[in-house]
Amino acid sequence: MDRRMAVRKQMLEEFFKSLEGRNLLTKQQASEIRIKPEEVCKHNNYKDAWFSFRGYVYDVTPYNDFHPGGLGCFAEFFGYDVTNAVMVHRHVNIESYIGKLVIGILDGEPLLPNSKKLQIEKGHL
Ligand code: HEM
Repeated sequence: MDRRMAVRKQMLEEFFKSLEGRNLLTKQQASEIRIKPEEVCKHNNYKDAWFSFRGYVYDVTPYNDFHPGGLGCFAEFFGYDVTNAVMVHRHVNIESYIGKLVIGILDGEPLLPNSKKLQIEKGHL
């Protein structure tokens, strides 16, 4: 394993460790909690960051400091849907990173940030 991979693996382990003791939901429990896209939008900052992804809602706040791509693009999606945006890293199984952070099911059409909408629709992200 090269150094870059080793650092990423370590970061992921630290992230999972940081979740220990937290009150997390299973996907099945989360499936019973419906959250409107407009509600997701309200959680759009570093200290309170939600994403929707493939019909589920995630509170990714604990993952913020562990995203290997940094906050840049990641933070632009706070409060919005990342289903298409995460195509930027096809080899990454997103669910295996943020799966534990699921908090509900998306009750409505996924929303995109205006700044990214056109790019994503055109497949440029
Ligand atoms: C939804 C949760 C997300 C997860 C779990 C996630 C996970 C990851 C992982 C594991 C990497 C490292 C890839 C590698 O090892 O090669 C990465 C890199 C990166 N991510 Fe994300 N990501 C997420 C969302 C996003 C979003 C919304 C964007 C913005 C479009 C983004 C942009 C990037 C960029 C620019 C990189 C650096 C390029 C790279 O190394 O592939 N990520 N992300």
